[in-house]
Amino acid sequence: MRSEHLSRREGGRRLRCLHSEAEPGFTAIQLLLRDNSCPPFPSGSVSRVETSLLYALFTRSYVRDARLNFCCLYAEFHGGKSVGEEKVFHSPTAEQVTMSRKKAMKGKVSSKSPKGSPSSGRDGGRTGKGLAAAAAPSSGLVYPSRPSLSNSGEFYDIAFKVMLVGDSGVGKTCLLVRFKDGAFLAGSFISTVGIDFRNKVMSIDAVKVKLQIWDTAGQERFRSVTHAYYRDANALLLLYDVSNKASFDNIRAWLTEIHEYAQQDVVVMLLGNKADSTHNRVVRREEGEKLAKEFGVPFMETSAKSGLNVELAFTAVAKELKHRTMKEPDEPKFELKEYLNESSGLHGYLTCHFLFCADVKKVFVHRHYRNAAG
Ligand SMILES: Nc1nc2c(ncn2[C@@H]2O[C@H](COP(=O)(O)OP(=O)(O)OP(=O)(O)O)[C@@H](O)[C@H]2O)c(=O)[nH]1
Repeated sequence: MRSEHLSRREGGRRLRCLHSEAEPGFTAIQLLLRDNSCPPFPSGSVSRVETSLLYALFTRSYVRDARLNFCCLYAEFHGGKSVGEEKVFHSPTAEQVTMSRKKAMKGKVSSKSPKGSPSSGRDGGRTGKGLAAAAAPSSGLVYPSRPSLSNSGEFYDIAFKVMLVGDSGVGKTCLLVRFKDGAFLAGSFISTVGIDFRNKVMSIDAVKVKLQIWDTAGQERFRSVTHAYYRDANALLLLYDVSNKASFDNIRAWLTEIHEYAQQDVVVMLLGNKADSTHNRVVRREEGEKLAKEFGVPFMETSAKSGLNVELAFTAVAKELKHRTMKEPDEPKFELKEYLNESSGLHGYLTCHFLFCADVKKVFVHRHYRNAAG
């Protein structure tokens, strides 16, 4: 039997996490705010996955929104209940979880640290890479009959779910933050816990396309959590780090995993991130191109630090998804090549419009091209 009692003061709040394992499968966690407004979970009601996420939340100082994540976890696995002050939704969608968080951020728990919520990414000091939402995977595409309002207050016509995957430390969170906020998160590296998402509405050919971008934890121990989210993804951005050979070598395993868990027609793009790391580079661009060509996936080198190709990667994915979905019979075919030719700063080999074919267990490339600069 193992039992741990942790307590700490953080942001003026008293938090206590009680983690005990009397027997496999049994865990009780208690997370108390100073006003004791968040009641403990009933013993035995928390699964081991939930426990590991929540426990990681606590022990890694992701406490600012710990109570809310707690509620979200509870809502997902136990049908939705009101916990403490937080009203959580029945079987919450990803949107609802974010709304729930935003409400909480306005409340007393998070008002002291409005930028510190997991859903808003890390704060400037990188003290809270608390990406540990546990919303039920939402359906992939959203086809509103009229423009819908995203939780950021922007209208959109169509929505897609994009996932960032790859080894831990390759720069997934930084890439997302660069795209969403135009900033680079420098400083000490804090691994993502679990999974979270952020939305960005882009204007693609006068259509408002909302990308719901899910940032996954690269660490092996969270793999079972992230697998559940693959099946609804419309696109996957698979990252490796050009200064980390192992992350490149693991791409084959990632593609196998994607093949196993994702939809057959999922858009996959391979990104060699940290292209700015010229001195530490161990994976040449040509190697990335070759691997991408072998698997028939688009490839680019990116840098969350400099911003190289970050906007382009997401825009290309949004355009591909939008054209696949909304192409009119008389509308000219979307040519990724032309689009990219017009874009500057492109490095690498690109293919587009490919399918994972479950029948023959291989990738079909419908068309591809090599960038003139490559
Ligand atoms: N030089 C350079 N460093 C980067 C870049 N992108 C990320 N980093 C750094 O790499 C480290 C890891 O970045 P993260 O975005 O946290 O990595 P991650 O893939 O989200 O890692 P997990 O959450 O564990 O899956 C951080 O120290 C970043 O500052 C980049 O483009 N260039």
